[in-house]
Amino acid sequence: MNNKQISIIGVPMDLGQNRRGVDMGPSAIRYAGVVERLEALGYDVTDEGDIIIPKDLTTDKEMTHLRNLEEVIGASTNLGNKVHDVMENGKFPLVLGGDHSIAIGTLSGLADRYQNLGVIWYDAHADLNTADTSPSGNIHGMPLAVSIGLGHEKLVNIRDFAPKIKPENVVIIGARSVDPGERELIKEKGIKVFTMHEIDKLGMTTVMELTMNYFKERRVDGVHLSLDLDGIDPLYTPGVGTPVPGGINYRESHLAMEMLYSSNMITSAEFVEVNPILDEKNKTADVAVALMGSLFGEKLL
Ligand SMILES: NC(=[NH2+])NCCC[C@H](N)C(=O)O
Ligand SMILES: [Mn+2]
Ligand SMILES: [Mn+2]
Repeated sequence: MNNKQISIIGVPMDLGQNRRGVDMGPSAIRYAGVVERLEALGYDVTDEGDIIIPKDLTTDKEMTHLRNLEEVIGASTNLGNKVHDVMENGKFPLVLGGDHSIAIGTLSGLADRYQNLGVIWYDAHADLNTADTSPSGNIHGMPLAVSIGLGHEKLVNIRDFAPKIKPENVVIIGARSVDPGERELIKEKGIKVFTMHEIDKLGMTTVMELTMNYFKERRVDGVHLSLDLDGIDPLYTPGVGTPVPGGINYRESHLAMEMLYSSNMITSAEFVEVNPILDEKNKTADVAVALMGSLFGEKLL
């Protein structure tokens, strides 16, 4: 990692889905020792505290299929502004979730700085739904669609511009639960996806090499890692709201992070969907922090 200064931003958000507790994710990750872990690797770490999640006090709510739309818009705007400020100060933004709807805010801030940003979406899901295709109305199933400019116009235009990223700069890794509308969108937009099938068949080493070569060919000017803890098999990360069996295993995930560290490509990261209420003795937050260790250069020997 070229940047030795890291700013941690907590986002206590649980309104992008319907299982409470994921708002405590940032606390659980801090409790698992994120600051100490990164400091031990020689980084200068600033904990910026938590983003404010506004309460929607409007009485005549817009009738949409999108759960807690106004709160998600407010929080995303606050987070986008914060990510922008952290980058202005020359620091590496490390965002702690919170449900995956927060990626809307993170990417809105990153887009100020990167015109051709690459995005790794490490996830069991594609998060490419819109209000029309969503089976749940949960905005945490929509952030990738929103960021490429598809979905409710208020979400798409957070911080007053759109789109935030290009669909051809996205690589999804670990997908194994994709809705019909998402499948169509992946085909239509030509989004690169390494499902569990490719990971099984090629192995994680090849998948990561192909991912990094893809970004080189695309001449990206930065790479954001958006890591949903449900990308990993629920055996290792049970504390997530939408677990899907048959996921990426613990060592494969470390290998992926170690390869990203060696590539020197990653310019920002977020770790999302840690829900301590659904967890076993903070296991999921512990895995998140261990993976951050590898992402930032921890070695076994
Ligand atoms: N970030 C996540 N965990 N997303 C889960 C999404 C699940 C499902 N595809 C939905 O739209 O509701
Ligand atoms: Mn997911
Ligand atoms: Mn997700």
